[in-house]
Amino acid sequence: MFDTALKPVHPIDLRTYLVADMATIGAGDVVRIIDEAVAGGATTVQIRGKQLGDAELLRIVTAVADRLDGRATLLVNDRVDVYLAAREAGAAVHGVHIGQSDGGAEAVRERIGVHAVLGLSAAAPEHLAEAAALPPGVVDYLGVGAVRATPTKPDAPEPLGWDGLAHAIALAGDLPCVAIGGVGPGDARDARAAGAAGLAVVRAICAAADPRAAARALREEWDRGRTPNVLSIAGSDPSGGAGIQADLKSIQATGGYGMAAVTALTAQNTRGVTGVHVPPVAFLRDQLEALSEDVRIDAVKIGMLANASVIEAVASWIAGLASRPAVVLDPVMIATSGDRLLDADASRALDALIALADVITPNLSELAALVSGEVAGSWEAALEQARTLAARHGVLVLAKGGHLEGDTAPDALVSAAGVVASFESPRIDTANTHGTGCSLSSALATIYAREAADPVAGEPDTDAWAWSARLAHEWIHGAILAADGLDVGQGNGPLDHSYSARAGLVAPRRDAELDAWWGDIVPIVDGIHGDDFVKSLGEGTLDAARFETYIAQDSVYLFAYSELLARAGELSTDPAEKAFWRASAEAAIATEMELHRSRGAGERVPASRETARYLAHLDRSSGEHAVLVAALLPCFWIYEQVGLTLAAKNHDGHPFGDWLSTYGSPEFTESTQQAIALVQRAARRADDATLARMRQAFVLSSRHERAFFAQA
Ligand SMILES: Nc1ncnc2c1ncn2[C@@H]1O[C@H](COP(=O)(O)OP(=O)(O)OP(=O)(O)O)[C@@H](O)[C@H]1O
Ligand SMILES: Cc1ncc(CO)c(N)n1
Ligand SMILES: [Mg+2]
Repeated sequence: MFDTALKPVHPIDLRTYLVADMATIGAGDVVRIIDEAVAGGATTVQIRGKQLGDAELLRIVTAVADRLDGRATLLVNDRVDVYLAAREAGAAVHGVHIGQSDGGAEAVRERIGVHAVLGLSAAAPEHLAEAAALPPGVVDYLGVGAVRATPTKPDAPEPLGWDGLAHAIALAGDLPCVAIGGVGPGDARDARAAGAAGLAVVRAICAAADPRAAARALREEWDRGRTPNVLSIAGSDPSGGAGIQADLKSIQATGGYGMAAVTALTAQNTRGVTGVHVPPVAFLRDQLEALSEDVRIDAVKIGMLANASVIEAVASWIAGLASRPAVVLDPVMIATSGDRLLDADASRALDALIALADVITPNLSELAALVSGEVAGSWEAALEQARTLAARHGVLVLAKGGHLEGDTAPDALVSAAGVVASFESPRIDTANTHGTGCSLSSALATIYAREAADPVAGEPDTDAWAWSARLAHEWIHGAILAADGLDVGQGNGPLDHSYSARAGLVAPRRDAELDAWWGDIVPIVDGIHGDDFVKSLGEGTLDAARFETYIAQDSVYLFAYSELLARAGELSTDPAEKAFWRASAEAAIATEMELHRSRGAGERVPASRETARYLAHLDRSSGEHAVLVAALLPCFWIYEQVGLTLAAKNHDGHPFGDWLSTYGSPEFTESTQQAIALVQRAARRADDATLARMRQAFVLSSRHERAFFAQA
């Protein structure tokens, strides 16, 4: 029965649309390629298998559906029967995409019912006009093209070009259109300008060496249009290094659209502040109202506030907003030069504003002032003050060690419970740090707004802030490093906000960490795929004795591995996470017992050299939660990837059929996704040294995985 829960939300997400063409992909690779593409950001996948028989296509569609499990909209090209059969079998497949010659949209809609997705290809003006004239609800979207000539459709009519596409999309009325035909990441802007809702590609992903990276490139280019709107409420620094000027530059550099409402004007240069003018506070209210009446505001960074009435105006404006943006408050009190930027009597008013903030970013002297204490002489003392402040106001505090002595410049995100994440960079020997605090807080607000637009399911907000703070810290470090290259003034000069753009760097992304780890092990994983044992296992030609040896060692491994999974559960402090590792430990030992029984319950064999070494490495990693989970991950992730390839080769009567099916199962994929998410979370909270240890443990485990397969 078709489960209406599978019905995707309309309108469907066409941003990054993969046409998985079975003439381009081999049947053995299809699940992996589609999975990678979706992991990279593909939003909709259409499986096209014109040359395949129904049974074969059905098998592929079902395997892909099981794998994706609703993470992207999944459609079948042309073959309504195959779609209906897959749906009948309970697969998470959402609809069909048909061409002009496939029996008419209305007839297909009759067959698939109202909940299914129906897409239609159209290029000629008369087809577009026909589609636009259909009753609502018959067709959900149109595939329009070819924009350019392509080898996948050599018989296609004259390509449309961008003007032709715009014209065609205009004819389609309010039906969303995805542009197809020779398009790639570089076309996002043109396609959007022509009115398209996304880009559809075949070879750009299917034939790519790295389908995940290819999908990500497409999606990122498309999403560039979803830039967060970030507002700075701060003072003006005419020298451009601090205040709203620094904020706007930082917001732009880290991927936001910058706006600024001015609280105060300073007369200032790199040597200091010579005057402050605070315009009537009513005019600040006018500025803020003008914005909130018109513009969606994703994040707010608050800087210089000058006096208590400005603070109150900002606080009441934020409190009255219909939807609360992310708020980062940089409690500016005294400039680097020593000049006061906030009246001494305004501190109390600040409390009300702090309560509305998500994160506050005091430097050492501001931190001391906010807890009415002495300026911390050590980083430990600063962290303790930050914890006190966080507890008092229920906010996160980004403590900054820029003004400490020492070889490093530490920052830490602190909650009432203590340090959430810490980031440390070598201290840069430069006097050009004017506006670092302004720039860091704006970058933090922007990166958070950008990341929060694409949240990781179930991720606590604190983790998203921790991760954003890490990226902001890395970005500011680069801007300080580049500062001496500028020549602005004779005092403490500004940072170079544009260094990242000039270097052609994309503002950093959240998933970069685990992607980089996977990048480390790609050659290792390739080696496993090419391993003789793995290949002959898939082909079913493996010698039974070799399989036996392998299974015996797998038993030995699982026995100890189960204990280590349980240990990860013990070390974890989160109940859901504990439950996951414990359940995995039980599953591992249950599998071990099953294997043992299947081998006739004889004597358990001793560990081989390879198995013993792998286990020793895991054992050595088991002292620290973050490192242990990183070390355990390859056994999920690599096994799952190898398992999927093997499962694709499974068939009735395969000599190792039962075994192959376990590792290609949706349950194992689900566990792997959870393990990845948990490690990702640990990585986001880790300090730099721990992060390095995690990555090392992960890579080393992957090498052991390879040796483990190779021993058989
Ligand atoms: N010399 C340095 N080398 C490396 N990083 C630094 C240096 N000075 C400051 N930072 C970094 O710059 C950021 C701002 O920290 P800082 O403590 O200077 O804030 P601040 O005093 O509020 O800045 P501002 O003077 O702009 O108000 C932090 O991430 C800090 O680690
Ligand atoms: C306008 C302004 N805001 C903040 C600071 C803090 O650096 C500054 N120097 N000037
Ligand atoms: Mg500051």
